Amino acid sequence: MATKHLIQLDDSYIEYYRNLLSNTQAQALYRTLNETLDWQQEHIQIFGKTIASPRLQCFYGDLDVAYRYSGRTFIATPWTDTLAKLKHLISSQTGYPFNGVLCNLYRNGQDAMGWHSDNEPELGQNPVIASFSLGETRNFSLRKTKHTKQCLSLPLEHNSLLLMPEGFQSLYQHAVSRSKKNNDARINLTFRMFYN
Ligand SMILES: O=C(O)CCC(=O)C(=O)O
Ligand SMILES: [Fe+2]
Repeated sequence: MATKHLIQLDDSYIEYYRNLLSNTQAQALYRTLNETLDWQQEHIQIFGKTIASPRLQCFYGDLDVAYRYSGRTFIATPWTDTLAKLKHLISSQTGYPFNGVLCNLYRNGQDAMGWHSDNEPELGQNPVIASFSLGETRNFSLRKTKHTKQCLSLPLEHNSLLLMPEGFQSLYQHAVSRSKKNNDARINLTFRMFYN
């Protein structure tokens, strides 16, 4: 059974659920997602240069769901059975609907995600994002928007779910920084609602 923890922040909060699935289910799911999702190496433009994104990615969702970021448009691949089931579970656990999921594979401790808010227009005024993690534990860092000082670092464990509520994206930025440890791979799935 999942255990829910409320993490209070200055002017928002996050919900953190541990053990969303049984150990056996989580192990099997990690293997299935690792082996069957269509992991891609994307490239991003930074200061006019094209560089390989420091992780693998793919995007699944309802028909016609599209996501524009880093100057590119990604069209959702139809849900796999496994992802559709997980989406239903996460919707019933959190009480929110989702129509797409952005999947990230951090191959090792060198893979990362820089500071950002998930505030693209197609996510609507007040996005609610549910972020499910499998595999290696990595630290999820938080800071207030327009500040440089980190205010929280939360280890996101295997088989955990983090919910970023309404209002959170405009007040806070988040990141998964590089780790000095020789980390194993980690899969993170961010379930979102798109208004295309
Ligand atoms: O990997 C994570 O925990 C965060 C992923 C994330 O922030 C994103 O996909 O926007
Ligand atoms: Fe994010």
